[in-house]
Amino acid sequence: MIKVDNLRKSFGDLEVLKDINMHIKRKEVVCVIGPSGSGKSTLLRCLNLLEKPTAGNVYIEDTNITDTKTNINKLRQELGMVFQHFNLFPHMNVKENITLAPKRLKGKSKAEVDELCMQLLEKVGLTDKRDVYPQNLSGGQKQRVAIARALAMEPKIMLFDEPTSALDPEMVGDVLGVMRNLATEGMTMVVVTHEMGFAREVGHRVVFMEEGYIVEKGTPAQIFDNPKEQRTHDFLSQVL
Ligand SMILES: Nc1ncnc2c1ncn2[C@@H]1O[C@H](COP(=O)(O)OP(=O)(O)OP(=O)(O)O)[C@@H](O)[C@H]1O
Repeated sequence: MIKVDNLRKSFGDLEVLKDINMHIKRKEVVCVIGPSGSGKSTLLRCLNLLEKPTAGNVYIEDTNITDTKTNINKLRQELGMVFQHFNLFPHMNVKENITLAPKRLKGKSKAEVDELCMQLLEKVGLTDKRDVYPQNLSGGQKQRVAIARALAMEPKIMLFDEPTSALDPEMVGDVLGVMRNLATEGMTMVVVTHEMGFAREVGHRVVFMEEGYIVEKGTPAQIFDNPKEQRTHDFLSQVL
């Protein structure tokens, strides 16, 4: 479903991604872990062209998205993205935040959009917040709205960039719970995360990155219980 071939990304002289190769299958949940600055977010951002790779190719299904002819709007519709800092529109209520893009992009009727909005709010456990503005939501609620907004596009793949890092600890579980449900429903997901419990329990595969390289990838059991590389072992002993 996603194939990353010899991907490189530099910012000026700083080479942030160095020869990344990955293959993500449909319905797979891949968790990307690693120290701060190792290139995890940049990798994720290259998957939907928020960053343009310096070299290499990224295929989504059979389309090489690094091709200059890629329709970026269509690509972003297929790849829902959830950021660390929610990025909700402050002047729009929850419903407006969620329904803005599908209305614009898909031309659904108002009734269909309303129905979709309520279904999505149910999925993220926020049916009572439909008319509330972001400033009156907790961080965890904002993040769940952000997930609903991404799902409104009916994406084939969801990309999560440290979705719980900015949250108070008591909010983390609700957001991870929504993500866990999505995984159970068979959503293909790439999750950059510092939540090792989530990576171990929900991830089908775990990718450990350091200094722009994929050091090791494998099942959660392989990575967490029996890492092959000393660097993976050292990282995990620090964070666990
Ligand atoms: N737009 C940019 N311009 C210049 N340097 C950048 C840019 N984006 C990222 N970098 C640099 O690329 C490196 C990797 O950053 P990235 O955010 O991908 O790491 P990360 O593993 O996601 O880190 P964290 O866990 O702290 O979010 C860092 O050194 C960062 O400063």
